Amino acid sequence: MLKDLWAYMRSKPITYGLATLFAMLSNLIGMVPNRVVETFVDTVVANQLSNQRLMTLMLTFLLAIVTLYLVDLSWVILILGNAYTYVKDLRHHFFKRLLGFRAPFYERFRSGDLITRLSSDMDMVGDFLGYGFMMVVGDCFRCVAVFVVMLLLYPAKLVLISLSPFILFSVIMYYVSQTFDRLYDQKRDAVVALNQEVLESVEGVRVMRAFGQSETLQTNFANRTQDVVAQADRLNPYFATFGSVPNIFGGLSLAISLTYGGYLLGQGQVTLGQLVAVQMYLGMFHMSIWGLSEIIVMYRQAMISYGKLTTLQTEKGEPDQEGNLPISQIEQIEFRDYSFTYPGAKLKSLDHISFKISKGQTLGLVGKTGAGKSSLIRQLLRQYPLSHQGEILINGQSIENFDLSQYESLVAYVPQEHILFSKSVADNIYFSNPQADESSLDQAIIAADFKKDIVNLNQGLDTMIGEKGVAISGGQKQRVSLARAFLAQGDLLILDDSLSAVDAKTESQIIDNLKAQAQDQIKIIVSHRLSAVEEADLILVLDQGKIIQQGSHQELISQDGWYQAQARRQGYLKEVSPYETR
Ligand SMILES: Nc1ncnc2c1ncn2[C@@H]1O[C@H](COP(=O)(O)OP(=O)(O)OP(=O)(O)O)[C@@H](O)[C@H]1O
Repeated sequence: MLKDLWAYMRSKPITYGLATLFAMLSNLIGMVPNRVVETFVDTVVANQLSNQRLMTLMLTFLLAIVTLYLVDLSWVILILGNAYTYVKDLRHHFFKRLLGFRAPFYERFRSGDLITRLSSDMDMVGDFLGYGFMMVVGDCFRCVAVFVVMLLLYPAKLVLISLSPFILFSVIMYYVSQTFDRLYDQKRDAVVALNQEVLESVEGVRVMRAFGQSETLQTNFANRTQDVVAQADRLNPYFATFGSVPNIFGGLSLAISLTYGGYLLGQGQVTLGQLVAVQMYLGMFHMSIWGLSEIIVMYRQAMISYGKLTTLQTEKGEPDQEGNLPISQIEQIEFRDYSFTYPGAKLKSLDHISFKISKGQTLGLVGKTGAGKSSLIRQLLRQYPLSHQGEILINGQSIENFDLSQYESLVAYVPQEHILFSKSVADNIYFSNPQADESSLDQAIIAADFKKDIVNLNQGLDTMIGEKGVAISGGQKQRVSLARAFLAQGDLLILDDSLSAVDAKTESQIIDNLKAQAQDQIKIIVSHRLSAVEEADLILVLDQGKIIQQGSHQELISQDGWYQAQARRQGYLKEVSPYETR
């Protein structure tokens, strides 16, 4: 962390150079009042205090503290302002990385963990850069400056003996901070678990209520908060140690200096003014040590937080080989003997899949639940690393050769679970194509058969839909997601079981609209209802990752097999197939 922060500070030489200069200046000016008091005391003891002398001393004192205030204000504003900018840049950087990560990453990192990393962990690093820099530069310089000035102005033996308790203090702090790291890490984990609990509870609150599990929810939450308290309780003595131990050693140092200084005063080796001034310098030294012990705490916390951010930095997010071949349209998709196994899984989810589909055609994907339909889609969406067992070709070239973001911009996708944002209905639809005009928006809404619903929304298209679209029905959410995909006008439209929440009439209306509107598109429709794929040019029936049947609706319906059995269940056929009885 220190190396990275140092590199950052070096990239802003003027800011940090000026701040360091001002910090040094501040510490030097901060010693002027001590010198004034020393002179004052010695002048009083020598009975030489005239009004003019008193006025000069007081004016010097006042000037010193006003200048000190102005200098401190300048460098503190400079440093803190810069720390906020640093955290802002860090957030942008990691947010961009998060957007680049694929599904396996999100399966490993929980949302609560990521929120903690992007919020409190980053703040902690920013605090260290801001307050930490202030303390390190200010307190370190003050320690050294006070030590040197004391050695120059006062008897070395008095200075060294007075400061000796701080050596023991450093040793104790070193050992205490070792345990602190471990406990702080545990407390952070407890906070992550609490964040996760809150997220899941808010998302699942309706399900929990429906199952009468509100109390369980409360108990879980209470347990998580109790964990945080327990971890904090274990950590508090260490915080207290960092805060109070410097006071003990500071007090010890003062006591030693008074005792030994009193002895030297009796011997005539120091003046009373010098003895008073030494106490004031020791006070400054003590303040610096106290500040430095605070900075140790902050440093330890920032180190742990930075470690968490570094993990995100070293995580491999992008698909294995990001190609750079430009792509402006998708004309053909081909799976050539392609197999895929999820990372860590034993069984193949796609097993020797081969098919080809071209511009203007529709592919239907059907099959039992867990057959591999969504897995096939996820491969096309590049959500998982390619297996390299077989090939996926786009326009005759391996999919991994293409520039990913260009390829993605040609794909319009409606996932199984509709994700809507806390924005208006219109904004949710415009999301896929913010430049689209109103007439395109209208067409997309008509195609998704959502027009008739708008009148029922209290503010029409401007109706805000809460997190995950709580204010509208499941079928409406699905059609908002569809309209969003239609507005994207991509070359490839993928509907992953996206018509499940609409009735049969609406479904057939949407399918007709689709056919009429985007004739050049390649469409892939995953569905449990055969009516959604009935008019597809090619239908694949999947089972355990394999294609067990393929053809058009008419071909499949006349073949003995899963499709025919489904057709009968869904009212297409009357007679019983032998497949159904197996
Ligand atoms: N992220 C994952 N990690 C490991 N295995 C997975 C993952 N996602 C799916 N699978 C497995 O891959 C197989 C195919 O799942 P997939 O989601 O593709 O089925 P599906 O045909 O879309 O099912 P459904 O119709 O229920 O949506 C299943 O055995 C499933 O358990």
